[in-house]
Amino acid sequence: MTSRRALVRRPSPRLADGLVTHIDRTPVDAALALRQWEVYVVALRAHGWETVELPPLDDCPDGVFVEDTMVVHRNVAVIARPGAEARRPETATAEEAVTGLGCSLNRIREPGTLEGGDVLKIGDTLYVGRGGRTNGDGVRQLRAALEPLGVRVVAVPVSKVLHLKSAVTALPDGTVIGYPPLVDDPNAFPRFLPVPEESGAHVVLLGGGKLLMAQSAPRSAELFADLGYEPVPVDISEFEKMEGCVTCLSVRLRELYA
Ligand SMILES: NC(=O)NCCC[C@H](N)C(=O)O
Repeated sequence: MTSRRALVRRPSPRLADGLVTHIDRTPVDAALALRQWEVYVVALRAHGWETVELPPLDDCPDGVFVEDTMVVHRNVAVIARPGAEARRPETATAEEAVTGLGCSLNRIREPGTLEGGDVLKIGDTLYVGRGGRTNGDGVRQLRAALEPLGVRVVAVPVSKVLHLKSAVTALPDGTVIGYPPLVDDPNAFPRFLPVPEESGAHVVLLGGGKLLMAQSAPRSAELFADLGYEPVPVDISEFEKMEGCVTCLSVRLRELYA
């Protein structure tokens, strides 16, 4: 029997000290961030996800962006080796958590780098963003770990945003969605639908056609509703200021055999 679990990590009080690369740094309200994170977690639970909280890492300002620590396919976890050195201390506790859930482990090793935010899973295809925090060795190691399990690993360019999933995610039918000015190559994907806002490109598939997405993308939400989906908006303004989005605040384990 498969379960739906989501790994999360509460934000550090030092969130404002996290990395920003493609946007200007603006003041972050850590107390508001904590409230927004709590609402995000409640939204996951309300839609049938069991949340598993990783130990807090107050000295890792970006630790809340837990998606970047791993890639999970069924019961196999590939522990990331973040391209950002400052984020490497986050992986040890993530590794312990997935081991505790019964996953077998692989690790991206030096000189490879890979962050989970660069990996978009559509069925048995993993699109991997190459160019920012993930290098060619990281892609090669991910391929070696997962292709024997029937996964196809397709590298795609990323140069305009932090991670592949900052540029594109996918609707439940596999259509890739993205805000065109930030997508390097829309033709890399079999079906591409442009959305009118940057944060409209980020959806978490909650199940049953429900899409968890940022409140800051109302026109994209309208577009998805018009396509028969049900947007579930959450305010994540404080995480957006740190270049985060709805996807990176959790690792969804959809096909874990419990
Ligand atoms: N997967 C993601 O989109 N992660 C966001 C990480 C943001 C963080 N400030 C970083 O630069 O690493």
